[in-house]
Amino acid sequence: MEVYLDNNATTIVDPIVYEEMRPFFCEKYGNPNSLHRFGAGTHPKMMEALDYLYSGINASDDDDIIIVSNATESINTVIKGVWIDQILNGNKNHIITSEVEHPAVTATCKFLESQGVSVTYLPVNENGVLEAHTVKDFIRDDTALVSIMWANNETGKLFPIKEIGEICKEAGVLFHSDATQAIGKVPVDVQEANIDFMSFSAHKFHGPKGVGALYIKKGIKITPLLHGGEQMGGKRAGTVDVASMVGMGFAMKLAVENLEFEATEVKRLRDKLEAAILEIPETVVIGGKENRTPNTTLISIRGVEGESMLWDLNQNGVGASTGSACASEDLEANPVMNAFGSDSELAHTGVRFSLSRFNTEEQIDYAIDVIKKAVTRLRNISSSYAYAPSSHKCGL
Ligand SMILES: Cc1ncc(COP(=O)(O)O)c(CN[C@@H](CS)C(=O)O)c1O
Repeated sequence: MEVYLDNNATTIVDPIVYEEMRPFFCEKYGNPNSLHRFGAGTHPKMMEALDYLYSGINASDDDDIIIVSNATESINTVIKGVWIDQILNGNKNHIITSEVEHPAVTATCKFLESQGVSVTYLPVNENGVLEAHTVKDFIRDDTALVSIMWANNETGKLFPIKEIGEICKEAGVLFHSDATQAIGKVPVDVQEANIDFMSFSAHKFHGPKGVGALYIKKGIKITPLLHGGEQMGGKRAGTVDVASMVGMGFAMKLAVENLEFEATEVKRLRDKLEAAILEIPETVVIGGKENRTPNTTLISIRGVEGESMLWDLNQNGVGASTGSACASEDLEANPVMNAFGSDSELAHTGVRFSLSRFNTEEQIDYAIDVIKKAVTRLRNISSSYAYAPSSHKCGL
């Protein structure tokens, strides 16, 4: 049996989405910017896709949603656009983000630091969540942007976006949220959250890889990352991937329709998997169980290297990860777990399981059996692990 439990890395394209995309490869293949019928033939479904995207995040008609290649491009567009407009050509020189953002945010901020920008990386609490008041404590007169993720990709922890939005609005500071791991898992309402910019990727909610979006609140201008065409009103040059845009729109429609299923059935299967793993001695959910996306659990299994666990699971058909896929190559301690203050040994033992609406009870039952056998096998061959009941307190 094969069980895919790495949906925070990427998801299967919903077959319904795939069918919506198919006509735009060999039938309606015109360039949407062409004036002839071949180009105009793409417009109805593109407009429908935009409608689904706008309603999916409760954007108002006067807001902008720019189609980009992925969340990484969306995030770079915001951070570098604000840098150009507010810092290079303005009187600001400070950006606030958090220690547990995705590298698309932290690496871009590190680049800006190399260009002389001051960046504050806010710490998270023992549960891996940023407390809204810390944003207020660090906003300065020269703060150009606050960028905080809606949900963490490794722990699933949800951040106080509404409160942070209110703080930024009151301070007159632009607020960006990376909602890549929130769309399709929890309700996302940009108007309620007082958000100025928001980023997401379609392949996180059963849409195609290689397409994402940047939400820009009405009235906000930002220098584009890409120049050289009038697509997206000049806000993102380059011919639009029509099939992917249509796919992302329809995936958003289905994601919103399935939020209740995520909150009930997907959560039930996640909780079942998690509870079974926690029956194993010296295991702990990193960040705790509260206030999370319904599909994610990051579990530390003392005495079992994360990479060894992944190899063993993979040999038995189960796909998971030790944290974000983009960091899976390096054997460094998990930065998110480090941010929690976990000890270095623990920071190498995290395994992330992230489910989707396509997982079944039978798959979870099989995965539980495989995981328990893998832990026993790996602990038995471990030179450093010896179960001592007195050390059962598996704190961070
Ligand atoms: C919060 C967050 N923000 C941005 C990205 C980047 O998405 P792209 O479509 O690759 O551009 C991701 C993708 N995180 C995957 C791959 S690293 C994970 O395994 O956690 C993310 O989780």
